[in-house]
Amino acid sequence: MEPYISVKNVSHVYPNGVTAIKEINLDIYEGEVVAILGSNGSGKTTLVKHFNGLLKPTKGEIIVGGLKTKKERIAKLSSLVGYVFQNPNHQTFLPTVSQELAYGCKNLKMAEEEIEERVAKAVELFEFQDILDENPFDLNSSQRKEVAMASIMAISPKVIVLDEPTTGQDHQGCKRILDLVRMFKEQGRIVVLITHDMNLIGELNCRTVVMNQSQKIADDRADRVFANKGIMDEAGLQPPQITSFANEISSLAHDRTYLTVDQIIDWIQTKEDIKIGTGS
Ligand SMILES: Nc1ncnc2c1ncn2[C@@H]1O[C@H](COP(=O)(O)OP(=O)(O)OP(=O)(O)O)[C@@H](O)[C@H]1O
Repeated sequence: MEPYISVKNVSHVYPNGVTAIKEINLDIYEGEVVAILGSNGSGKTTLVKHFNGLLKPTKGEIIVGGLKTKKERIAKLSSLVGYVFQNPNHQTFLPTVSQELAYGCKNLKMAEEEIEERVAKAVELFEFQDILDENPFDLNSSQRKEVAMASIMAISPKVIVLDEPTTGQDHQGCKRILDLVRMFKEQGRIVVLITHDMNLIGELNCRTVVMNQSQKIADDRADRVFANKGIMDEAGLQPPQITSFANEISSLAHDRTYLTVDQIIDWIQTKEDIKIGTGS
């Protein structure tokens, strides 16, 4: 199978001379969820902004859906790669939620009927029925973020980039994001997550790319990355708390990495002398 996104030996140097990413190679296939991890300034955003042509490589090349990004217009690439920014204020600017939801589709010059259908689907998915006439800036930050996400999803891009999707979200919001990521994957799309939320990555146990000082230093499934102390220390990362906790329990099987509370509960249930949910 051909990769949908192919990053070939890509470096990016900003006009001020900062080399933000250095000789990155990365192939991403349909149906993959890829988390990009790394400390602040390691180059995650710079890398991902190349996928929809917001940035062009200084060296190397990127191919998305068979198109060389260097030669394509951002408008064309935006129909393939939707980018949901970390801060919804950078993405929402119209006076009502319904206008906001239709904006991306209108920009891509879709037919009115098609736009209506797509917006209706987004409204249903995000349960926006009661807020369609509200100004996005009157909503709470969690809802505003969902509006930004829904307007990108209405475009129905093959790739969706979510930059820190769970930041500022309440528990329900985080759960909804997890469900949306899974739904996107099932639809054969690609989800690229830039996140510091280790619990989210643990729940997904997805492919995880680790950036450090402009370079890619790991590319493996999350449980294997979290178990690699050398990589985690080098990148200044901590696994989910539940993984650290599991690592401290010597009687747990140590041939695997525990990523979620449910996995620990499953283990506890195999122990006859420990009871769960009895309060004793
Ligand atoms: N527009 C810009 N002009 C100059 N340098 C930049 C620009 N944007 C980012 N950089 C620099 O490029 C490097 C990588 O930044 P980038 O934002 O890609 O990292 P990041 O891993 O996404 O960080 P964060 O987690 O803080 O968002 C940093 O040294 C940053 O200061």
